[in-house]
Amino acid sequence: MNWRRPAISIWNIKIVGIPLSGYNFYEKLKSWWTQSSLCNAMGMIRFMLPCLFCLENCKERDRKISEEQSHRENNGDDERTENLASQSNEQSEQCCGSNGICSHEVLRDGDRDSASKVDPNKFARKASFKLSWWCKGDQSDQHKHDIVSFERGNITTAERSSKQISLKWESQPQTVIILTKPNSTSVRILCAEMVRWLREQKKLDIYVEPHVRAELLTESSYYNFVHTWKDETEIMLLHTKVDLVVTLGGDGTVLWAASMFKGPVPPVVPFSLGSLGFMTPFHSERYREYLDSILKGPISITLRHRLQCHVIREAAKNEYETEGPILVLNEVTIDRGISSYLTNLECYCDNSFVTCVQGDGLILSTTSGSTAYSLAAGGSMVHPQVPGILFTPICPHSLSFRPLILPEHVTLRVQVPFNSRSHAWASFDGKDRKRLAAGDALVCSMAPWPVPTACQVDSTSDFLNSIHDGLHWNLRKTQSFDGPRDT
Ligand SMILES: NC(=O)c1ccc[n+]([C@@H]2O[C@H](COP(=O)([O-])OP(=O)(O)OC[C@H]3O[C@@H](n4cnc5c(N)ncnc54)[C@H](O)[C@@H]3O)[C@@H](O)[C@H]2O)c1
Ligand SMILES: Nc1ncnc2c1ncn2[C@@H]1O[C@H](COP(=O)(O)OP(=O)(O)OP(=O)(O)O)[C@@H](O)[C@H]1O
Repeated sequence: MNWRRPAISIWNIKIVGIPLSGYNFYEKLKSWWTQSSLCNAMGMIRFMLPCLFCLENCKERDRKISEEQSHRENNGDDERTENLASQSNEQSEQCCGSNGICSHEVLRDGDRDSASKVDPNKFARKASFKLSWWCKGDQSDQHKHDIVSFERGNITTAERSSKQISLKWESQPQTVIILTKPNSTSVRILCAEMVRWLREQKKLDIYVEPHVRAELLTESSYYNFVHTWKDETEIMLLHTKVDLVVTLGGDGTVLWAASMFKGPVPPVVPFSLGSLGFMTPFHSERYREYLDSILKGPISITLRHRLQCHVIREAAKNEYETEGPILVLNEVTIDRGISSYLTNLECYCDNSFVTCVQGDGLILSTTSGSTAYSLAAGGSMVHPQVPGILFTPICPHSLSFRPLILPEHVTLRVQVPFNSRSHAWASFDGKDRKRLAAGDALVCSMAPWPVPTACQVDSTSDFLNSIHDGLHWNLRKTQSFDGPRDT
């Protein structure tokens, strides 16, 4: 007789009702597989993954059959069980195919020779690429979707493995835009050198800002091939032409680059030419080596979420009508500006009242911005790949106003009440100050267009390196061995 796990509610996750024999076999195989040194061998991956996924499927089938059996024990319904078993075998074959891989559960992009399927005419101007999840220690692209399913009341989530997003070019990148920190001699020299190298060695089309093109041309008429744009309309179309954005400067230049793209953003390669650099992991001295490997791909990518902000004027009749959304990569700050009074900001999260900010102001930050102003105001540092919104007060005049981190899907509304003593001021990534009068509000939610930045190593290593190098985070001399000890 098969022993079953108890179906108590707290345990009712994923494994209820699976006959122990089948379950144990599956678990043993899985644990042998995880511990096996062969786990990394590609041949074994090809062999084992289909087996594991097939076993997942068989486990579900077993569960259905055993549920049906217990039902039959109660009802004496033999025929239906047989039908179910044969149905389930058929389904399994349809669903898993001959190799046992369930197409609705598994991302199979990695197996395809996608480059061969690309129509070269279709991608004449803009290089196509694909993003896929990259699990730690496993270079194959074959992974389960990140899903939560509610099958028959049992809750399951996808495996919790460390995932790195990887970008693979499906056709060769052809156009690069180089954005530079202004008024810097070292940046100007590097820019001219890089433009020449990208043109001569990589045969790329290059865009720069109008004033940079003018600077290059005063140096030499050689740079005549460099493209630029004339007006806002052309800037709005840049994302359709540009394969890669290179920034030469500090974090401010990355913010500047992000602000140029009001919609989708091409992958950004940030070279460090500033004093700090939390988002600029590439050393400019080795630009040839880095760009060479980035143009070949694959690239590890951090998808940095942005916030979209709308200022809603009390005077405007319809919401969102007067001012378009402003996208921020770091944060939107609502503060007291030049006023010497405390702010009085009413905050709502999806229409629920959160709190009233009485102090110097409030920062609504992305996780990328968590190491910037929000950090200075006492907020946590958060890995940039975490999709949350930080709610950080600035000098609150209360003892218990701790910073919050809210989920990515919420909409926040910060309202200046009619009885406020003064105006408030909103600024976006430290720029574009806008006055908020009594009755005005700022509405903020996660934008659908993240900023993909190339990693030097991977998202986590780059983040940890940036807080170690930039902030000397938790740097302390190690205590000597020579001293008191537990006996
Ligand atoms: N008290 C503060 O810490 C404070 C005050 C105002 C603005 N700021 C930050 O400055 C940002 C604007 O940067 P800027 O370069 O245009 O102005 P800036 O030239 O005044 O530089 C501000 C500093 O913030 C750093 N910085 C920017 N983004 C960062 C990030 N994501 N993580 C860690 N550090 C970061 C920059 O490297 C720079 O050293 C704003 O978005 C805001 O976050 C911080
Ligand atoms: N292409 C650009 N056009 C106009 N302003 C820019 C451009 N690139 C950067 N900036 C602005 O110049 C300022 C300084 O840039 P950035 O932070 O990159 O250099 P930095 O101050 O030397 O770096 P760090 O802050 O690390 O010392 C920022 O406020 C940024 O918004």
